[in-house]
Amino acid sequence: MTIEVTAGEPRLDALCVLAGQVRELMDAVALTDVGEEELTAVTGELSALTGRLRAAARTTPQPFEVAPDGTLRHLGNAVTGAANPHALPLAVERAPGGGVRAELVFRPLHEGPPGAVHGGISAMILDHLLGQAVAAAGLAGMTGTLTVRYRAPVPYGTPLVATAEHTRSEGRKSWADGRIALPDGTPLAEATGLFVTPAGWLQRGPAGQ
Ligand SMILES: CCCCCCCC/C=C\CCCCCCCC(=O)SCCNC(=O)CCNC(=O)[C@H](O)C(C)(C)COP(=O)(O)OP(=O)(O)OC[C@H]1O[C@@H](n2cnc3c(N)ncnc32)[C@H](O)[C@@H]1OP(=O)(O)O
Repeated sequence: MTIEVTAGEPRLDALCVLAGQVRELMDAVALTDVGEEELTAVTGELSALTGRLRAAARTTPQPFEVAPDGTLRHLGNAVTGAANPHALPLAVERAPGGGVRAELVFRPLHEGPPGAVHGGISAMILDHLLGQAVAAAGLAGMTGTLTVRYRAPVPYGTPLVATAEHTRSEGRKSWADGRIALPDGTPLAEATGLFVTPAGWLQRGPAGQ
């Protein structure tokens, strides 16, 4: 694992704008009702665009980076990465009372049961948020276990709040709790997870230093 100081911000900005456009494309695909002929025509145009992007492709993981403002970011992350079309992207901040929080709105793209968010998508968000709560406590680690209790269907298209906090640590093991809730605090999905700091990180640090 490496942490790089970013260079070439204008290109990264352009990449993030492209990723945002692809998110809009994915939403449009999930909802489109145009006819077969138009679907085939659009598919042809997209195929050409895909070829242009593949003209130069990286073969290494997107690294952790120190952004110009000094914060740590991972633009390729599937949950928070602005350059990853798969990401919401989730903007995680420190919660006033401790832990971390993020405001989020799921989209039809995240559908599981008709009209609700797929349970695996909720688990992915909780996994990341719990991991970030542990990291915020200075104990970054890899997910060892994650248990989710689905209390009520998670709706898409409506503002929700996700929160998480580090609860305890024993050696290299740390636990965190979190939840996705309605703005009034009603929990919809709750999670508890164990995160293990790999021994190598303690010797070298997560940056491999
Ligand atoms: C990515 C973080 C980067 C951080 C950088 C800093 C910036 C932070 C910013 C932003 C935070 C981002 C937050 C991200 C959140 C999402 C994270 C994910 O989705 S991670 C992907 C899914 N998880 C895996 O792929 C793990 C795969 N497994 C492994 O790599 C290893 O198994 C690992 C590291 C979990 C443990 O390996 P060992 O060799 O270090 O551990 P051993 O020595 O075997 O065990 C240590 C203790 O932990 C227990 N343990 C280990 N694994 C366990 C498990 N799966 N379940 C329960 N206990 C486990 C053992 O029983 C032992 O406990 P005893 O000391 O004996 O009490």
